[in-house]
Amino acid sequence: MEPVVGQNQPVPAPEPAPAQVKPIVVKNLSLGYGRAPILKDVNLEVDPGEIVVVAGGSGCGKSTLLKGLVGLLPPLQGQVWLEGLEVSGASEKVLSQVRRKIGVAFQGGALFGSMTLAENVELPLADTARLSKAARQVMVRLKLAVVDLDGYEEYLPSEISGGMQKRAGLARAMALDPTILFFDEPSAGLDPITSAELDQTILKINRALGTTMVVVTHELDSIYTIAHRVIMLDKSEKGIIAEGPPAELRDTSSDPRVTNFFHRKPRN
Ligand SMILES: Nc1ncnc2c1ncn2[C@@H]1O[C@H](COP(=O)(O)OP(=O)(O)OP(=O)(O)O)[C@@H](O)[C@H]1O
Repeated sequence: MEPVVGQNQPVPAPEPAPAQVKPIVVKNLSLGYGRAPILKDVNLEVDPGEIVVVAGGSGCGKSTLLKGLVGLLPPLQGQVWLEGLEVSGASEKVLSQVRRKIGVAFQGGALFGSMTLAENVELPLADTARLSKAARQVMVRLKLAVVDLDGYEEYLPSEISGGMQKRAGLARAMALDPTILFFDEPSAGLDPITSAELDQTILKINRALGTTMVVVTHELDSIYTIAHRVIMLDKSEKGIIAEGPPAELRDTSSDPRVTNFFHRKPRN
């Protein structure tokens, strides 16, 4: 039976209206490897379907931020939510729930060399989804087709080019149909044309599936092609010094650290 609220008992406050859940919310996040933070007090919100590029000079903490966002590096302070689930300080159970919603494409593709592309892409499915082998094979073929690797299911990573390896890594990151994809320097080591092709694959996925994306890169061509918004980190500030669409930052920023980056000017 429902408890009766007596006259002298306080009436419970109404629940606040649920705020629209943003795919990524970061509040006052500090990250580091010892006690000294590499990044301090970072705040960030990413909209559904937005492509945010994390840029900045070498060593400013781009990869560190990515590790903090995906729960690989626990925060010194602050909080991270992905699709409404708090990652920071989360239990293994919550983390595995979160991991089913996100995909991470690491530098180098991180494929297992002794497995075919199909086996590589199937790995995350075998771990978490209770699907028949036939259903898994269909999903693997679809994911490889999205990144234009249909017909390469039985190839080993060593038998395909570096650009194809990156795309296979992307197919694996997409295995569980993530709503958020994280990329760490996707075009590192690729020639400009292959890098431009990978940018087009990233855009195709974003437009077709509405996937929210966070991409760490300092490649200007990629930034202009794929970024809806750039957040620029700076090593001495240990945080974000500017954010906005790339052309806007290039043309209107009054901060020389920002304009030098976009105009490829040396520091001195
Ligand atoms: N595992 C680690 N242990 C200790 N320090 C680390 C570790 N990883 C990175 N760092 C330090 O954290 C700082 C930021 O590194 P990070 O790799 O995040 O920078 P980045 O902006 O991604 O650089 P780059 O563009 O050169 O890849 C650097 O000073 C780096 O030496």
